[in-house]
Amino acid sequence: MNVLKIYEKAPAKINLMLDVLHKRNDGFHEVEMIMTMVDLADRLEFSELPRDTIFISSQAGYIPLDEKNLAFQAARLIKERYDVRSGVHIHLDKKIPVAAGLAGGSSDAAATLRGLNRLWRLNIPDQELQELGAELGSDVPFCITGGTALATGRGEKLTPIPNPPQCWVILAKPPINVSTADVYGRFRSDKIVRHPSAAKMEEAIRNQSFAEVCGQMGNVLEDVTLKLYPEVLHLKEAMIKLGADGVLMSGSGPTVFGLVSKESKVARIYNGLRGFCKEVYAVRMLT
Ligand SMILES: C[C@](O)(CO)[C@H](O)COP(=O)(O)OP(=O)(O)OC[C@H]1O[C@@H](n2ccc(N)nc2=O)[C@H](O)[C@@H]1O
Ligand SMILES: Nc1ncnc2c1ncn2[C@@H]1O[C@H](COP(=O)(O)OP(=O)(O)OP(=O)(O)O)[C@@H](O)[C@H]1O
Repeated sequence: MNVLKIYEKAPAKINLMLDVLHKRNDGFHEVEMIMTMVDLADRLEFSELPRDTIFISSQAGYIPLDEKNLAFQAARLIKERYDVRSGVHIHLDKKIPVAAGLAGGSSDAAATLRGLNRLWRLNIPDQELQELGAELGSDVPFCITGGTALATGRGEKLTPIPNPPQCWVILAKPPINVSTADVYGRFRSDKIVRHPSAAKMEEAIRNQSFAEVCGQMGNVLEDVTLKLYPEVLHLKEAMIKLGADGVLMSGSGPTVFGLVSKESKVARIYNGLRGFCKEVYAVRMLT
């Protein structure tokens, strides 16, 4: 019997700017972020199963393969909501570092919603997939369509904007685990001296000015994570010293990324970071 197999790519996201406006009554924070995707991706393979079950496997030994996996949760949600009685085996080829601030799990969840929509021929429009995704996590709706977007609300209200000018992105993840809930929990808006501007970042992108984009980068969550984990601050300083054009922490951290326009600089920055940080990636912006 021929088993139907389909594939989806789940790219990592970076936050070019992230501002937190205030804490809401539901415990989430109202944010303004501009997010885009980079060419560092997990690959998901979906195969039909004869039994009505969800089975997750992965080459990575360090992620949960049960109902704690966001891909499992996405599959269960779409099955329940659309009353699907078929089973699926999802194989996750993990490339995105875990708990890194790069939305690895969220992108896997989004890829699962897209993949199962195709595998089971459900014809769910993207907007409905995004609404489903919002039930799984704040970054999931953006990961459904990707591209570049302004995200507001708790991150689920999306306005697409053009892609930033193409460049290299160097990502470095220190060997620490950062809890997103903990970082938001410790955030105090009255301590923030300079808020990054979504409007100015959007304008920089619309102007396709790489220098302006670098100038408008900012993430207020750095105020929490850099104090809690000085190694993230050191990584940022090292990347600036090595010559990256714009350097920022992604999401709640701990990954730090540097934007670099000249290819000739990439190897030097990469090798300089590899001297003291094991997880370093040099990739292109996904445009
Ligand atoms: C830091 C970012 O990754 C930036 O893109 C996102 O804002 C967080 O997205 P995420 O990991 O998908 O977050 P979720 O899984 O929805 O939420 C994890 C926890 O982070 C906190 N949280 C998250 C998003 C938000 N706008 N306000 C919050 O306070 C909440 O305590 C929540 O329980
Ligand atoms: N498919 C998955 N891939 C990676 N982690 C997963 C997955 N499913 C569940 N997890 C769990 O989710 C937690 C967060 O992992 P993830 O890589 O999504 O974090 P993140 O990059 O910080 O996300 P975000 O940027 O959205 O906050 C980890 O503790 C991990 O064990």
